[in-house]
Amino acid sequence: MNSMTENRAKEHGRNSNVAANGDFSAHVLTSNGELEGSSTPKSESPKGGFSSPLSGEEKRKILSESKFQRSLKSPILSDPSTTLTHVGNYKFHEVFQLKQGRYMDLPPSKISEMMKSNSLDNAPTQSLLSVVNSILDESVERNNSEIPHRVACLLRKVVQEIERRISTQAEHLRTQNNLFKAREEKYQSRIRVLEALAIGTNEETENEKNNREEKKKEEDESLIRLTKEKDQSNVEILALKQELEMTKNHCLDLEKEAKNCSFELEEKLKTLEKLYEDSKNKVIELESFSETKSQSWNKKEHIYQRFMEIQFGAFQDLRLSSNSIKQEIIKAKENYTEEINNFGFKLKTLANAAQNYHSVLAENRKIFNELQELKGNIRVYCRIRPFLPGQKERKTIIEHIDENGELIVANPSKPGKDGHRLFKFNKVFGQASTQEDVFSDTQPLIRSVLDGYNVCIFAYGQTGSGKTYTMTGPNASSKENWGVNYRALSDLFSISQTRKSSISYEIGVQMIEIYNEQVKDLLSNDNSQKKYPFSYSYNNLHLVDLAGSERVDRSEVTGDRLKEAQHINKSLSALGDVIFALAQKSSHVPYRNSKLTQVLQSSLGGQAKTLMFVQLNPDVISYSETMSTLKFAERVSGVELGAARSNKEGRDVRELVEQVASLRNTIAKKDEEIERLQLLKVHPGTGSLLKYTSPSLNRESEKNGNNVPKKSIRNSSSGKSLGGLTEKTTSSDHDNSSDYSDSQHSMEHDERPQNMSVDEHNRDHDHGDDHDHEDHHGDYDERLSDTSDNGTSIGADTDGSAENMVFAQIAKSNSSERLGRISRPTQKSENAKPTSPLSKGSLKISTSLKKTSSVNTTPTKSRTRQWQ
Ligand SMILES: Nc1ncnc2c1ncn2[C@@H]1O[C@H](COP(=O)(O)OP(=O)(O)OP(=O)(O)O)[C@@H](O)[C@H]1O
Repeated sequence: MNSMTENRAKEHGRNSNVAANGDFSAHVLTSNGELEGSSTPKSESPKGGFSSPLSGEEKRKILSESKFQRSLKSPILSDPSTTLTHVGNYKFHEVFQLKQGRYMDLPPSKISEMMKSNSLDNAPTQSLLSVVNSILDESVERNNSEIPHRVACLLRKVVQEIERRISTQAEHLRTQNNLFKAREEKYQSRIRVLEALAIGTNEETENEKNNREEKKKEEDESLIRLTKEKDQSNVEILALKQELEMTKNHCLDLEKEAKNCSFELEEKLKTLEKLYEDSKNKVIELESFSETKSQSWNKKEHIYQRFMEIQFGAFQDLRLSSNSIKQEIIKAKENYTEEINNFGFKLKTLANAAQNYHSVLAENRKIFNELQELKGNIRVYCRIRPFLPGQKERKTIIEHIDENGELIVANPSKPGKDGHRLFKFNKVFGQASTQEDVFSDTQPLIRSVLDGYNVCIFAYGQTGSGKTYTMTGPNASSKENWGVNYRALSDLFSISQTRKSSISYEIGVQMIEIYNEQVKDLLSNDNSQKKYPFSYSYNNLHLVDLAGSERVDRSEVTGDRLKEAQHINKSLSALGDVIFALAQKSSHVPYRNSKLTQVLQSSLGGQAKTLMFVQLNPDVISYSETMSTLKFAERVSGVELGAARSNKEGRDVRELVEQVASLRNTIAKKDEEIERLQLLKVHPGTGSLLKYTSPSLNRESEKNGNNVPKKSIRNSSSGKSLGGLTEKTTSSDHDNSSDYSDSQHSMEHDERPQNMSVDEHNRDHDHGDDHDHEDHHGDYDERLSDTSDNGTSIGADTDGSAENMVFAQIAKSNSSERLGRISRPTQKSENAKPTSPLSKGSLKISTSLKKTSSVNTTPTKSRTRQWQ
């Protein structure tokens, strides 16, 4: 019993750490929670091995100790530090309680020491639990739930120890419970024995009885006390049971937790092992990589060394070549100096050449103009209007357009080739042609104004065929849309700007309108019909936008509109007639039939360059109108007026003509004188002058081959009179004059004062004529020069040979005193007749049935000099 108790005490002491003072006490709990008994070696009963019942004081002490032990065991309630102060021989705290630092940071040796079975065996459970708690706390604190392997091992060991102890304690409690039960039975039997003894000793003495009663009383009291204590013990056992249950649960939780922890730890261990494996592999890889790297670096080092060697070699080469380059540079410098000298020399030559450039330029211009002249005077460009928006489905009559100016039109009522008609013009612009395309072919003509030519450009075509589009453009706001008018002016202005350093141009613009045969100045503020302000020495560019070419009977209008249409028709018919006459090389060109032809006379007369835009509407419904337009254009394109002449040439010729005229007068006078002398010789004594012979008569005589002045100059080819001193213009000749009035300007020579020369007479006559019509025309010089009905004209049909003859006469004669008196210029036109109107070089006419822009450019003296 003693040894058993000792063992139990030892066990208990190991568990509770309260056996250090040798006053060992054991507490046995019955299964129902009652305290069965307690024994100590000192109080063991001598009888039958049963110990005497413990005094109340002793029991309370044992109970209080038991409570204390339980409180020490409880990891929740106990304070490990206080507990450890009671542990005698073992300084567990030194092993398990860290004063500072963490378990995780403990060295493996320390942990191994802690894990020694002896240490764990001796360590109080509370310490072990606190170790577990601390490790778990640390793990929780660290947040990564990672527990180092060694700590995990320690934890496992500690948990195992705790498990072992818990199971031992449970076993111990079961044994104690049995012990308590056995003791209780023992006490019961003692009580029963004592009761039997009490009954059996009734006959004993009263003292004994009393003693026994006292004893019994005491025993009863003791029984009562014991019962009370038993009740108390039962309560405590119950509490202990509950506590045990709680501890059990707690242990189970801990067990679970420990299991989880160990599972996690195992997992982590595995992961760590894997990581370790990976790290190992990586280390191997890194090692091999570093090996490769080091090899490559070695290689690079080798290459670098090699490169350095090559560089060094190259550097040596460079040094050599630098020296040789230096030498070359010195040489090049010498060459350069030499070349600079040569260059200077060449530059001088170039400067000289540049000085000749202007003369070459002038020469080129001359050649260009000659080329233009060779092409003929009236050029015809045909432009086909595209279908307007909404007309896309319309059928076109345009079959073919050729780059060479050929145009084939298809008759919609005659399918097949029979219905095709070919026209040929200088140029045909298709529907896709732009304003720029059109202008690029027109520009050279416009520029020739600056070279001293008169230029006339007009657009002809039926209403809506695009005349205004071509001449003005649909919208002036966009340069792209600009028509010929804007582009021409812009071009002239820009050229005058470019040349301003060498030539100064004076440019004026005039706009007139011919409406119902009345000329109207559109730029005049007071709406009065002004004279053309230019003297008329200007070169002129006429830009004409004609009215629609369709016939009046088709337009079916009445009243004012009818009148207007009739005028238009009349003008266009007159234009057609003039052109027809020119094409036929007719001796009579009816310029005077309309204002239009009158004002365009200079442009159509052979001295100006003329361009006609024939505008076409491609729509099938306009076929007949288009055909008549095309036929008209065809006739115009057939007109060959001969070479155009610049005003400068005109002036030269005019001067020559004046000289020739003067010469003629002299010759005529001489002839007259000879005739008079001859008459005097034949009829001596008459002593009077012959009556002045009328030019008409003279002409008749001329026609009959009689009375031709012997010394008159004749055109060798035509046989017509060049002198024409006595020639009189017939009434039909008036039609050919450029006189814009409807009145006749002829004057019989017999109306001329005897002492007035023919030319003087003509001039006066012309002046008078102009006065009559200056409101419309106002060009006095023009009157003078254009009057062809005075019989004073020479050289109107003078060809080169005749001119040569005249020039020869001029050279011989000294008739300069007559210069300026005859102002009619010569004309080289083949079809021009002696009586045809001649335009003065400086003539400028601006006209249009609708609107006409007229641009005049006057070269300055310097420019004039350049031309000369
Ligand atoms: N080449 C073209 N490209 C585009 N549209 C054009 C072209 N030619 C003419 N048109 C258009 O056709 C229409 C008639 O043109 P425009 O007024 O110029 O004709 P027109 O012959 O001057 O007529 P009118 O005799 O009545 O003055 C206008 O709307 C014009 O914009």
